[in-house]
Amino acid sequence: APSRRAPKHATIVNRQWSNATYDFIIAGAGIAGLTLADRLTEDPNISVLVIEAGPFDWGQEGILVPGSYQPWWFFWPNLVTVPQEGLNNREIGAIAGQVVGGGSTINAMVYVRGDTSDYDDWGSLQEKPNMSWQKMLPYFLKSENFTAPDARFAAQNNITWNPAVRGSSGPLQYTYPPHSYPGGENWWNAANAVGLPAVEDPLAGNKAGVFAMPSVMDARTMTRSYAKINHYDRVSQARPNYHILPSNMVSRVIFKGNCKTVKGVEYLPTAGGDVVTAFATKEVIIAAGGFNTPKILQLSGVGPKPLLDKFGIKVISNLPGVGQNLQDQPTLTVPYTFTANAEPNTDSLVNNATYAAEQRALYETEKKGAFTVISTLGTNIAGVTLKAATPDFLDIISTARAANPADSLPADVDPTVLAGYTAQREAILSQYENGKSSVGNIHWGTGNNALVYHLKPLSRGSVNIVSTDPLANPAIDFRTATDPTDQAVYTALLRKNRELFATPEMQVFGPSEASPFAEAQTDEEIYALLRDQINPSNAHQCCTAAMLPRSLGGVVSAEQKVYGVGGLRVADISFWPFQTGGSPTGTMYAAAERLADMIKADHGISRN
Ligand SMILES: Cc1cc2nc3c(=O)[nH]c(=O)nc-3n(C[C@H](O)[C@H](O)[C@H](O)COP(=O)(O)OP(=O)(O)OC[C@H]3O[C@@H](n4cnc5c(N)ncnc54)[C@H](O)[C@@H]3O)c2cc1C
Repeated sequence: APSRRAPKHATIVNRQWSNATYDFIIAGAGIAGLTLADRLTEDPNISVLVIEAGPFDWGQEGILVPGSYQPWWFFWPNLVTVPQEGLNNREIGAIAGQVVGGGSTINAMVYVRGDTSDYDDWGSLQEKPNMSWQKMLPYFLKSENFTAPDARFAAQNNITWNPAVRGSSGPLQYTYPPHSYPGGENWWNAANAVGLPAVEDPLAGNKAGVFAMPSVMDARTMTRSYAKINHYDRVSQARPNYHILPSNMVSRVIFKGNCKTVKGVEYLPTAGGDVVTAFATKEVIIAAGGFNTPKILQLSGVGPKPLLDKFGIKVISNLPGVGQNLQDQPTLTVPYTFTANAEPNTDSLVNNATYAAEQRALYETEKKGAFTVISTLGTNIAGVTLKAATPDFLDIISTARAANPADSLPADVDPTVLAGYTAQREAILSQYENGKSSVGNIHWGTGNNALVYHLKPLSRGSVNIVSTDPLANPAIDFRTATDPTDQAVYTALLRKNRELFATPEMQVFGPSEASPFAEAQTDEEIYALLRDQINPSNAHQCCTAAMLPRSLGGVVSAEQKVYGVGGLRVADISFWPFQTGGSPTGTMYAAAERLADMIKADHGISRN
């Protein structure tokens, strides 16, 4: 392991911040938190304090070098679900980043936007629709800087893109790893053979089909590009108005007397210690991720009244939706054995020391080779619509439409939360029907596992506090696969993966699904397998403080202002109404850029 040397920023002492006053205080230095802090402090007259539960990373190889990926350095400790009723009551570890940069510091660097239908549908659910693909696109472009791969390499590896949807001057760097494994070409051709055509550009608002995965790394160094570098290191030397306090947890938001306007926050060292206060003259912005944002709100008296009453927390704003509507993109790892797999493949870095040493040398000298690829994945992936997954897709949809949405939620669900679920469920079922929106991804890195992801489940869970201790983790209940539609969709996706592996292109490798997958053939056997094997999370937990009208169980308005209080917004992935067909990173950077403009407009702060 790399040696632990003190990060240069760790000079901040907790006491110095006690009773300090800032214009804005941001809880959580993840993608949203740091993007906002950067944009707000562009005005030298605006002061921002970001309080972050985790430390600064110290540039360790497992964070920076894709092929040496070691995300566990900064996993949030002891996150585990309650027994999952749809998954044989398994209690399953959940993952979130606890580090400056949040998920961006440890994520798998996959960079794929959602579909046009996602942002359009988010907008159509609002009272004042101000969200759509067209409204997001300028912010995608503002947030990012795409470096094109070598033209010959791109042509050889089916890498295509549309420059009109690729940003060229933003802080987030991304490119394509200059490496491919031989088996990847067979898999690509097999995908084409089973009706998954090549996608011209997966970032253009429709990613159904097969494509090479863009990766958030700096093409100059082939190292991770993440929020700490893009939105703090890049500007911090010149910004005395931009402060980060690491290794401290916001415990709650505090309000002025009875007027329900934000006054500031209380916080304490993550390792435990005294609670102190910092004051915000303009706004407090919660950006603590899908598990911790609802926890902070609930501890602050913003949440479902019955839950707050249970813990004797004074109700500031009774919002039944806080902590409800939890969603993720469940994953299924399908193990294979091969009689003649192509080599090298994604397992070779681990299994073949000579190859690993060669590739390491190639990375050091030319910034090429297997170390430019995140070690847990390959380079190609396919987005799958429900129509592409199964000819029975209309039956699945009509069965889901015939069901009572209330049956998918706990019996004591608040009526507004149920109304919101009913509305978003119909939007998602329309996406299942349209033949364009991806409901799943399938991926084969070229090693001993394929991955099948469900991107748009109908099951909904919750995140609720279990005590008033600010250091205690909340109860995480994904309720994965409690809606029977999800089992049917997952079964179709697994069968699509099987169809792909049954093509002559893949059969040359002699693949066989390993036990217990091989034995599961009938619908009932596959359902039983899924209950035993699904991982409820891809660390994409979202939607627990949803941007929806209050009558639909919403927590924040279309401007991401928390209902019923003044001066409080939610910036992180918790604000999403439902999952996109992409991976979250791109949407989070762009959404935070968009929110920064809204906040600046509200406060008359100058805009770049
Ligand atoms: C291991 C892993 C792999 C992933 N792979 C991918 C991928 O390949 N592609 C992709 O697009 N997405 C991926 N994701 C998901 C993506 O990184 C997240 O969805 C994204 O970072 C969410 O951004 P955010 O701003 O909402 O919150 P985050 O980036 O999660 O930031 C929240 C921050 O708030 C801090 N915090 C929490 N509570 C408190 C508190 N009380 N006080 C102060 N600070 C607090 C946390 O420590 C964290 O730093 C992955 C995530 C993980 C963890």
